[in-house]
Amino acid sequence: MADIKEYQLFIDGKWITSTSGETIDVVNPSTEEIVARVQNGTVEEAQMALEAAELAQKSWKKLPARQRAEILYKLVDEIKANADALAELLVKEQGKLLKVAKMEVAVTASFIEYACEGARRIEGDIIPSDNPNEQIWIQKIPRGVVVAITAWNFPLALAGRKIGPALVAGNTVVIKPTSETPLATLELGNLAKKAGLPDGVLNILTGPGRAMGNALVENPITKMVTMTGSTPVGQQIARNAAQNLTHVQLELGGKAPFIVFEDADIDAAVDAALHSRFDNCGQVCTCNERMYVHEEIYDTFMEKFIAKTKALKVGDPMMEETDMGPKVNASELKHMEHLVEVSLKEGATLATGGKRPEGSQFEKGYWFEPTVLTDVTQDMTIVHEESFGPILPVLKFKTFDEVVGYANDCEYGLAAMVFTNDMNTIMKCNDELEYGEIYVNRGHGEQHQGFHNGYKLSGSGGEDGKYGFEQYLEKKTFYIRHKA
Ligand SMILES: NC(=O)C1=CN([C@@H]2O[C@H](COP(=O)(O)OP(=O)(O)OC[C@H]3O[C@@H](n4cnc5c(N)ncnc54)[C@H](OP(=O)(O)O)[C@@H]3O)[C@@H](O)[C@H]2O)C=CC1
Ligand SMILES: O=C(O)[C@@H](O)[C@@H]1OC[C@H](O)[C@H]1O
Repeated sequence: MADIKEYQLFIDGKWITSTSGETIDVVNPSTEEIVARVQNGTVEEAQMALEAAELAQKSWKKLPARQRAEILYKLVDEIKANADALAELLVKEQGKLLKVAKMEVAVTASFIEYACEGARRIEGDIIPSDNPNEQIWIQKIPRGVVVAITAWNFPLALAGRKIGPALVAGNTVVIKPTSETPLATLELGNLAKKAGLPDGVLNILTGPGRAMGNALVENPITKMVTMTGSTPVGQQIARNAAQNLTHVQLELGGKAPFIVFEDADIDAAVDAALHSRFDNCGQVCTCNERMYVHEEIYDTFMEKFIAKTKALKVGDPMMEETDMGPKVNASELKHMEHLVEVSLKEGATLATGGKRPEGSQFEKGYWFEPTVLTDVTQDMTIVHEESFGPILPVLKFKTFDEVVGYANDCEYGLAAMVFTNDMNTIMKCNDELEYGEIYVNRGHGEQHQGFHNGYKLSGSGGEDGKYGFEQYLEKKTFYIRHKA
């Protein structure tokens, strides 16, 4: 077997092997083969990285923001120049389709480009005082050292989404990618060096979140934690950060409702519902997690939707014709099997899918068929528990108030999707749906200039756009009196 690459920790511009002497295997979800190994970093190495970031930030923050952006534009160039290699690494570590991995690399670059465009828009205020001969200045300043913690579904894009604004704002970063999919993020270390990022400005650590993550979050050097992941872990991070009152920004779980009203464009709604559930094997935070179809169009809609679901090609994510790859790991696959089992016990009907696909090519790997459940009722587990995978429960509804009640009957509040051509219905959905992000007559998919903001247990603070950029800035107020 070819030598398995062992990645190191990236601290203060240098690659170092952890003193733990332990490594973590990164497994290919399509084949269960080991792709590479990464360091199981120690608490001491977390301290080293934070101290390097703290020292580097003293000079990094003094650079004009435009100069910081010019260095990050060079990082963007390096990402684009290495797009194919990064995309293939994402396929190997996460199992996403090559075409989706290429999109992820492009999105990573554009997240950072968008942040760079904000370099000349870090604006404060000058406010007249009630006192004579006095002005009030409110200045926007960087927070200091930012710890970024990312999930496994779009690991590189989530890294770019955080590194971009954090560094343009004048902070420095210690990023800990998930142990499931750390490789493409680790490659950013080499690219940052080539781009001329000063040592210590970006540091990349690996190790299990409960140890390495905790150490980073609880350290007083850390002035902000930005995390994307599950709600239980986000809650733990918030608790751990509370001891230093560290600013926390959380992008967490979701259970997006997809509502198809009786006047919807059925074909458009079918296509959007399909992609918003099964893209990236259903592993997108804004995915269509539960679908409500008006009873008048239910039969017509479901005939088309089931046919298209059955036609989805599951298989090798490297192949252009593949529509869906595997789940990311064995425990996620078990979660799919468990959710189907519970749903059937609770009275749902399996309209299609529900198990590992048949065929020798699926004997290894974490494969699961695109699955649709019907005869679902609002009280069932599958309507409330996030699947974050290719399982879609479908319910009928009669009235607007009924479906909005169903949609809001949820502990999450990240995204919702609505199909209708009636402006009155659209405006009422905007008023009454308790979600931070609502897509009307299209499937999911944020834009950088928007605001990716979860209500309830879907997060706090939000990211992207000008409001997300603001998260990485602190404010300082001056009261300046001058002689009359
Ligand atoms: N709102 C959004 O934009 C998104 C939300 N998600 C959500 O993420 C989940 C799937 O991602 P997944 O990676 O499994 O999420 P997890 O919450 O399991 O892990 C997220 C990150 O947190 C780290 N971590 C775990 N425990 C701690 C801790 N105590 N302190 C600090 N860090 C810790 C993990 O490290 P390690 O894995 O190494 O232990 C990982 O890097 C889903 O619920 C999905 O909804 C996913 C993408 C986007
Ligand atoms: O995190 C997610 O699942 C989404 O926000 C996803 O991440 C990066 C892409 O731009 C988004 O679709």
